[in-house]
Amino acid sequence: MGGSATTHSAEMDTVVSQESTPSTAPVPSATSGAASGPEHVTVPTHYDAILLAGFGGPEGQDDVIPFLRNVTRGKGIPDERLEEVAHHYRHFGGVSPINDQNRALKAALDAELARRNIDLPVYWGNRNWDPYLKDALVAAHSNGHDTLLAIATSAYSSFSSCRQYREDFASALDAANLTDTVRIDKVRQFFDHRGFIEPFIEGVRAGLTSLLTDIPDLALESEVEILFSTHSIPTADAQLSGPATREFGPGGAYEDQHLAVCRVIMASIQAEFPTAHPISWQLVYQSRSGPASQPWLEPDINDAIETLPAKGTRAVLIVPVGFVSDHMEVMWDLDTEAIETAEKHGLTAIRTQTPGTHPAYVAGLVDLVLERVNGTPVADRSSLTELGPWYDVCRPGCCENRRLGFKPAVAGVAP
Ligand SMILES: CC1=C(CCC(=O)O)c2cc3nc(cc4[nH]c(cc5[nH]c(cc1n2)c(C)c5CCC(=O)O)c(CCC(=O)O)c4C)C(CCC(=O)O)=C3C
Ligand SMILES: [Fe+2]
Repeated sequence: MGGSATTHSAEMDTVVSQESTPSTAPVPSATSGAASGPEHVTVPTHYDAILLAGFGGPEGQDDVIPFLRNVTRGKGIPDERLEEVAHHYRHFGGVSPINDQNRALKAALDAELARRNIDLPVYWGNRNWDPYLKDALVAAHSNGHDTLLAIATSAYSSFSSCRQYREDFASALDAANLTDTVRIDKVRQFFDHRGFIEPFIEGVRAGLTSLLTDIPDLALESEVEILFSTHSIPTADAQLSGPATREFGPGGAYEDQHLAVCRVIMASIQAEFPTAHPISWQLVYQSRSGPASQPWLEPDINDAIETLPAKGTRAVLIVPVGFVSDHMEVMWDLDTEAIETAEKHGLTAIRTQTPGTHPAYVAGLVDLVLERVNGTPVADRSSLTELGPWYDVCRPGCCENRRLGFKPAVAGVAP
C-alpha cells in the first residue's frame, strides 16, 4: 500500500491523563495554514467522554414514517421517493439494522478502550432517531462529562456525511440548553485511515477468491468488474464538499476522497492478484433520492451494471466503499436491487463486507481519539492517500449547503 508509514498505536498501551491541558485553553502549537485557527490539533487535549454519533433508523413499523419525516424535513424529497423508501423498511418489518450495528460498535469501542487502558466512556446518540443526540448530551452532562470528542459514523466529506453532523451537534446542544456548558470536538474524516480501508481490502480479496473458486475459468483481467459503490449526493453538494480554500475535481472532495480510497484498495489487490492488464474497476453511485430535475452524482450502480455484459464481463464484485456498516442502503440498494440487476443481466455478483465491528476499524477509531487526546504530530497519523490526514477542525466553508442555508455548527472554524 502507498502512503506514509505510521506506527500502529493500537499496540501502544496509552493511558489518558486526566490532568492534561483543558480543552478550552488556546491551542498554541497546532499546525496552521489559516489565520482562522488550526487545521490539525497537535497539542494534547483533555476529553471527558466520547460521543458516538449515528444516523439512526426505525425499529418497528410505527417508526417508519416519523423517521423518514425526521430525515427529509425541509429537503424537498418527492413523496413518491418517500413511499418507495418506506417500502424498503416495511419489507424488513419496519426495522433498520443500523441501531443494532451502532450498539455493537459502541460495545466494541468500550472493549477496545478498556483493553488499551483508556478511561473514556462512550455515549451514543443519533441524528434522526431514538436515542437522539440530545439524550446523549443530557446523559453525559448529568454524569459531569462536558468536554466531548465526537466520532460520526461517516468517513468522507460532504454535507450529509460531515457538516450535517456538526450542525446537528449545535442544534442538539441548543435543544438541551447546553450550548455554553458542553463542548463537542469531532475526530477527522477517516476515509483514508488504515482501519477503515483494511476491511475493504480484505473483502475484495475474499470476494475475488470466491469468484475464482465458483467460476474456475474466470479471467480476472477481462471478465471481472469491481464496482465501488457510495451514496449519491446532489452534484451541488458534491462541489461544495471539503473546504472552500482547496481545489478538487468536478465531484469535489467527496468524489476525490472516494477515488483515492479505491486506488489504495486496488493497488493492494493488484499486488496480490497479478494480471497482465489491470483488473477493471469504477466508482458508482446508489440511493439517489432528489427530484429527477436535480442533478446527482452518477453513474447509478444499476445503469453501470447494465453496460457490463456488452464488454464481456461475467462477474461483478460490489464494494460498499461509502458505508461503515450493513444498514438499509446496503441491504436494499445493493444486496436486493443491484444483485438482482446483475443476475438479470446474466452476471454473477457478490457484495463485499463493510467495516462494521472489524477489529482494524474499531482500533482505528480509537487511534483517531488518541490523535486528539495526545495531539499526535501530523506525520504520525494514519493516512493512506495524498489527501490526508484530513483536518481535525473543519475549514471555513467546509461542506456547505447553499440549498439549505447557513446553520450554526460546532467543531469547525466559522463561518
Ligand atoms: C452521503 C450519505 C450517507 C453516507 C454517510 C453517512 O452514513 O452518514 C448517507 C447515509 C444514510 N442514509 C440513510 C437513510 C436515508 N437517507 C436519506 C436521504 C439522503 N441521504 C443522503 C446522503 C447520504 N446518506 C442525501 C443527500 C439524502 C437526501 C436528503 C438529505 O439531503 O438529507 C433518506 C430519505 C429517503 C431517501 O431519499 O432515501 C433516508 C431514509 C441511512 C440509514 C439507513 C438505515 O436506516 O439503515 C444512512 C446510514
Ligand atoms: Fe442517506
